[in-house]
Amino acid sequence: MKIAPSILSADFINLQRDVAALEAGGADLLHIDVMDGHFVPNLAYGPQVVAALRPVTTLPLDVHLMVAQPENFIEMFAKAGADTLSIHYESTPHIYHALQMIRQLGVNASVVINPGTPVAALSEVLPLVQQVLVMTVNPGFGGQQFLPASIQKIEQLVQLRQATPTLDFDIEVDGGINAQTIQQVAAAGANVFVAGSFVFEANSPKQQIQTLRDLIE
Ligand SMILES: O=C(CO)[C@@H](O)[C@H](O)COP(=O)(O)O
Ligand SMILES: [Fe+2]
Repeated sequence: MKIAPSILSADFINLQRDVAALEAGGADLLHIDVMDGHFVPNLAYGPQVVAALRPVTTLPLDVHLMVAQPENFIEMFAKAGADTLSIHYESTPHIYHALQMIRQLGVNASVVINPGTPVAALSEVLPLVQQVLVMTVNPGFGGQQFLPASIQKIEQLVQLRQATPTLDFDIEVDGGINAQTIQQVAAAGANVFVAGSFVFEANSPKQQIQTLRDLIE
């Protein structure tokens, strides 16, 4: 069970302070949302931010690329220090090749599906990935409401993994994860939990992370 706070809800002017608070507060991963204004209607974080964060934290960097044609950016983010690169199934006609590129760079490969994409779409790429990220909101913004239809997708992924011994991936959820929703996704089989607004909405990220952890452990 890993809690991955998203710095999309951090105080951008005090990013290093907030990242230090997450690390001291027991975060397992640091989730970094990258948005290009094309694949999603918002802009956030370039590779320079990932490179700047790399030396100031020991947390693994879980980079979520919400960009069209991610193959153009994979090497850049790998070199910047990403430990995991998540790319959207919907973002390229060459998802298989893009995931191969990530693996060849020695980075954990993660494939993401939007709320409108079925798990069945991933059948050919599951053997390539260390993680599947199920979007539990439409990508682009923090602070949205959890979409309950995602629960069935997590269950389907668990079934597929159980039925195929060669498959070995974590199941991450992202969007609307808070004290009301985390137990449902954990019960369905998710084991990596991204949380942005919930972690930063109170004064103590540590307390918020602990609240989430207590609910799933
Ligand atoms: O990828 C995204 C949004 O597209 C996220 O990682 C958000 O940052 C999650 O924010 P909350 O829903 O937890 O506020
Ligand atoms: Fe994200």
